Amino acid sequence: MNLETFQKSMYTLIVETSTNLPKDVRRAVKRAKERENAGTRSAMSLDTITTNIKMADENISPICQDTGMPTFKIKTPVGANQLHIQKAIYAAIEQATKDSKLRPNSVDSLDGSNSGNNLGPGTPVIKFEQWEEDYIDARLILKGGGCENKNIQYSLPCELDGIGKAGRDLDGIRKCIMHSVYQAQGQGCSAGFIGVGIGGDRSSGYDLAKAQLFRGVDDVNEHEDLRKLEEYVMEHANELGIGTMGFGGETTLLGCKVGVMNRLPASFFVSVAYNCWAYRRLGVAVHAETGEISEWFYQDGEEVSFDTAQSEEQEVKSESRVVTLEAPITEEQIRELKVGDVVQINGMMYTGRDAIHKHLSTADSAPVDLNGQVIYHCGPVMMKDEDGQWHVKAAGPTTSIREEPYQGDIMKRFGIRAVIGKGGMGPKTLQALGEHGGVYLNAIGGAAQYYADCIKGVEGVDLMQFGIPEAMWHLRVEGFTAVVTMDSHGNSLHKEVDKSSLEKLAKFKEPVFS
Ligand SMILES: O=C(O)C[C@H](O)C(=O)O
Ligand code: SF4
Repeated sequence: MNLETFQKSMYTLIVETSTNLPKDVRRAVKRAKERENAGTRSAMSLDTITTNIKMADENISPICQDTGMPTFKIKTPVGANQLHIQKAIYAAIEQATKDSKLRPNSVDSLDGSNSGNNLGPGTPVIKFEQWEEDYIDARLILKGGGCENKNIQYSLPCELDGIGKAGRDLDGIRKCIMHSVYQAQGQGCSAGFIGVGIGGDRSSGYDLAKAQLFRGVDDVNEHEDLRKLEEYVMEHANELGIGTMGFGGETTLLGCKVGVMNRLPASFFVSVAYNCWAYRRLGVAVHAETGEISEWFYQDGEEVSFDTAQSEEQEVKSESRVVTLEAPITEEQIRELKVGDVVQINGMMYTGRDAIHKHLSTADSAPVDLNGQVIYHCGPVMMKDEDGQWHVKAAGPTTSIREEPYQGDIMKRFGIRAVIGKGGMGPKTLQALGEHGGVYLNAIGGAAQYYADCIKGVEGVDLMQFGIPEAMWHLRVEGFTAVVTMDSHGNSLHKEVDKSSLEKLAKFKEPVFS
């Protein structure tokens, strides 16, 4: 095979997957948009999401800043050299990372160092299979870390919050799937897609679940029971009312695909792989001799364009109060904010995610004076130009709940007034917001191009030893928009949506498939 051409084909596959959402996914997002009432928080979020999808396409830049775990599924004709194929994929991954199409995302689990090129033990994942065809089938999924954290594996029988006992039968499986959607809330950037694996052992069960994510969104299960199960979940999961980003709303789930395999007599696993709306997976057929792409998968049907006229109309109809803030922010300004307000930030904000929070929790001082400042839970994709100036290529929020053990203390100790992230935070942070006078702002997860566009300059960076996603970037922004979802008066939209969706989950307790 012509390896140089094959490497180029893999590079194209990687760049397209990272920047161009497949048509089947676009159609699902479009359907969700049509269901949502104009002016609601969910409708406005979907608007941001579709604007972001378009921007990523036009800028040829990552849809979401989180490259996730690049996972390839490759089928090769008998006799193809898989070692050569692997080497070409590694080189293509390295090049795409250099070109800022992927964020350096491979981190040493013990010392926290970032390999910088997306290569390292276990990264990327490449799964080979042989087949009798004469061409190569190469598929790629970039599944982000936030939604990966919302995967869940059930061992039946079990007792589930809200929905009760799940036994070792189809109805027990149904309950697990409904529960999996509930437990993800908005943290995996809902509305999401789920792949479900029934049976296997703990690892093959998850593999089967993830394999379902390679099915087309519109495909129909050939297995009669599983088809009914998929249809049931698609019909009812949206009744949980979790909505886009967990803001409440009509659409919580965009796709559900279920696979089954045998199990051991003692084990009965139901494994669920949750994928965010930024469902980046594509595939190509590659000629085994020339290495050229001959066909793209998941791209059938007409172009799916998103109507921008509608977004302006929705903005007008929105009843949210819009407040503009510029740091340093006073306690008084923060105490005026209530859940539901829309905040537009101008001026400076500082990124801080896992490594920074751990660092600040024991540090005597912060690299910059954070009094009255805004912290953004974000690990951006960055590019340095020839003059040594940094540019933001993608910069959406990361899941905030991971900072729950640290956030409240850090806000109080350093005088931080606002944190921006996604998915909300827990009771400890809510209490600290009340005591100190702080606010939690929810940005739209995955909208990495939309937010990168609000960033007008990179004024500095600290703690680069933590790697690009984990460093503290000093960002100057204009019109950075987020919604107050936790305020200093004890209100949390996340707490409310969790409570109401748990109540709704209880409605699905009665047997359906018995
Ligand atoms: O790592 C990130 O930037 C985001 C992550 O995928 C998340 O959803 O929290
Ligand atoms: S930030 Fe959201 S959209 Fe991006 S990878 Fe994480 S879960 Fe997916």
